[in-house]
Amino acid sequence: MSGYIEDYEVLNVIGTGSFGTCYKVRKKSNGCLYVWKAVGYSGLSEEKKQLLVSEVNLLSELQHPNIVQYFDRVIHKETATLYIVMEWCKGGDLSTLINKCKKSSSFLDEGFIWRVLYQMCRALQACHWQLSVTVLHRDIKPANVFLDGAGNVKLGDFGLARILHDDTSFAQTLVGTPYYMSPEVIKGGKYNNKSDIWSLGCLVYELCSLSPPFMGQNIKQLALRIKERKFSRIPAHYSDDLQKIISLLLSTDHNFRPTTEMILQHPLVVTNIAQET
Ligand SMILES: CN(C)CCCNS(=O)(=O)c1cccc(Nc2nc(OCC3CCCCC3)c3[nH]cnc3n2)c1
Repeated sequence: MSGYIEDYEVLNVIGTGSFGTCYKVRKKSNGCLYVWKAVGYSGLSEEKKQLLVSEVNLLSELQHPNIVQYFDRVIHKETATLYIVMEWCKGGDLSTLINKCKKSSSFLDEGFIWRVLYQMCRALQACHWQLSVTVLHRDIKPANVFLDGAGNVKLGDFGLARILHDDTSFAQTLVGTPYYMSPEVIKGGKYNNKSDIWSLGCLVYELCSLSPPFMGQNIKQLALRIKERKFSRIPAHYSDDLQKIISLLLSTDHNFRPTTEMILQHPLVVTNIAQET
């Protein structure tokens, strides 16, 4: 389905994401709020343009309560811009939430963190196993995880960045600091579904500790810390169960890292989520 630029009223710019400028917009026909992510395609080769179209088509296949919903695309030929229309998540992103906790010297509730873990696993399960092709997210981080108005957790910003940037190797990730980079990718290995699981482990750790598990003064030191896999326990007020599940997600050998199904059925998750819901 392709809409028209006139169908939407642009309210304001909300920032620049991994692949373009983001706007808050309102659809005139229903008054609903959406996010418009503008992707300039003039500099793309025909092959990359085709890749972008197929990736956006794949996005439209991804319909899941824990994935930011893709609604429409608007191709504006005059400016060679593709506008990807997505669900507006009223609760904002986890990066903002973490920064608010830091500023107020407070911590996130353990129950909320278990819900994020569970719902992110459901989102990754849909990407990894329920689509016609396996979609790896490749950029799981607090700024790409959103909350809707009902407290549901939503994974956003799928691999479009991979198409729009020339290189997907470790070098490409220098766009932002690759805190969540997995050991296998640092060693030049293939990014795989278990690399998303490592990043999820880093995300859950950061929700507890308000900092990533591995940090460094430079990329080299960060890579060393990740390979060494030494990280301090999450703050003492969080349970041993939560510490154990994070440690499992951060298994150095990706073969020992659980799949999304294994996490969702893990006794530590089942007991702690049961208490939540
Ligand atoms: C950490 N900061 C960069 C971001 C702060 C966030 N503030 S904000 O942007 O005004 C704000 C406040 C409340 C709700 C929402 N909802 C929302 N935001 C998205 O993306 C944010 C955008 C991503 C790229 C970088 C710029 C910010 C969505 N994408 C799909 N659905 C979305 N819903 C946004």
